[in-house]
Amino acid sequence: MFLQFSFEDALLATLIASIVYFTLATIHSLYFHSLSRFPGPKSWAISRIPYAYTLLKGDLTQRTKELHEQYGKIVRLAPNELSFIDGQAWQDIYNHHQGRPNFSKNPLWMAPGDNGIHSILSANDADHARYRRLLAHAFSERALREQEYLPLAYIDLLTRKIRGIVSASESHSAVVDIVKWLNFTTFDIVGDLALGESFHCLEDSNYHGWVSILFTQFKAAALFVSLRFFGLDKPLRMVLPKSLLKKRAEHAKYSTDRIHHRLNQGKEGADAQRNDFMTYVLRYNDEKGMTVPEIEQTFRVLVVAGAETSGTALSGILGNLLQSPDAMENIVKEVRQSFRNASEICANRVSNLPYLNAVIEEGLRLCPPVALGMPRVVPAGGAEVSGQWLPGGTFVACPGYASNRSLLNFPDSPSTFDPSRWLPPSNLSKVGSSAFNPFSLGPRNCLGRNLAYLEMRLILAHLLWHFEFEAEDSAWNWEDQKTWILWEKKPLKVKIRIRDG
Ligand code: HEM
Repeated sequence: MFLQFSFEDALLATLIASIVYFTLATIHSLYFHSLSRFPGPKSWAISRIPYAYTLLKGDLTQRTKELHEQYGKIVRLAPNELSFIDGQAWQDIYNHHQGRPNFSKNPLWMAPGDNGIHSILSANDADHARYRRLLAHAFSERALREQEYLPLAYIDLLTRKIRGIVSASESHSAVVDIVKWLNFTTFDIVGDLALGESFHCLEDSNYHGWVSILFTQFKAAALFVSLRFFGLDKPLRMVLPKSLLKKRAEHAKYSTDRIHHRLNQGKEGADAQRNDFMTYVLRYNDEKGMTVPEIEQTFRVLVVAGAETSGTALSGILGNLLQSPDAMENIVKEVRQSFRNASEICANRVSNLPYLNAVIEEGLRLCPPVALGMPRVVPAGGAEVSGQWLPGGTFVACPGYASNRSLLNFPDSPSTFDPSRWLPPSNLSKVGSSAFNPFSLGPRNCLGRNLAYLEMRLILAHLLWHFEFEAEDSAWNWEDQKTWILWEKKPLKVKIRIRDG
């Protein structure tokens, strides 16, 4: 005799099985999972959904900070993910470990390009070491000295353009969105260094098409990462409108074409005097170096990693200066007393201005361009992070924004813009400095750190030497912005006058 099941019976059985499964999974996640001892919201501990939804909304940076304020230095952000904000965790997760494997990049975040090739950001450790050895030549002290003329030329163009706008106004002052102009400058500089030609944003007083759709790409990347947690990214790709995929391919093609154009010009480039990134890569590349597709993928990333980040840092620094009259007065005084002419402002000399450098550190602290935790995976066999033993495969990260604004690291008004905390006699405490890593640390730290400092110092010094700035929008607030991988910056309206004398 066969038992007869109706459709309703099957549905009921499936429902009951699902409820039992989710109840058991929830109990396991909350009480028996290897991460169940760590604090965090229960809804986040039992499911990846709250994390993915917050990432999609662009709120993960702020939410992670709030969760650390509520739960302390370690927070469980998902069933298999922990977030840390103490200096020891930064060391444990990102630095080299003698005789032990490094924490690898999280593959859910680090997909290869559409051609299947990885850039320096996403390559595995062995490939990464090969890429990095070659690229290091393009970021050495010597290369930086030889390249300084390029940022200086664009900074000169920036000041001439702003001077032109101000001079054209009858009131001898003009209101501009300075975020745009800072971004124009950093994209033109890095475009020229990486692709052999600038984006001409400054010249055109407008974003180049390639740059203007970049943020759509970050949002798309956040969407893909959120779906990848549930294995749904591939189905989405299949149903994406063809027009979107075409736009994406065109975007990649523009940079690929530029890179090939530059490669064809050889070491010296178009003018035999050029010292851009490709000069060094072509000078030192050999069979242990990088292939052309690897160069394509990595040079595209260089533009994004180099330009968007520096533009963000400068926007955050200037925005905070505009709201801190004392700090603005101090930095303007230092810059103007140090240089009689703008032509004297060079990399060597700006690196020795203590207040300027303190302002930059403080800006990077409050507005770190890489604000989310850089996702890593605990190596097989497990490892200790911040004194806690974690099983292999656990997802971990240290979010810069939450670390830099935590009372645990900066007990003295962590959300206040106060450059003096970096200067004697206060100087930063050991706790604060070990948790402050805007360029990350270890083998995969920022390769462009010195170039970034050079650009930030030179751009700020030149702007403050030439112009007087006044906030137009007193409601400007960095915290109101969202992040989709990187910050989506709001306009920052400033009134600019040419300085007297
Ligand atoms: C204020 C500006 C900048 C900040 C805050 C910054 C921050 C960072 C951080 C945190 C990382 C590590 C990412 C990770 O582990 O996933 C990184 C990597 C990187 N950055 Fe920067 N960056 C800045 C500017 C630049 C510039 C100007 C360049 C070059 C044009 C650059 C090139 C790179 C490269 C190539 C990597 C990958 C390094 C590797 O994996 O070996 N960055 N950056």
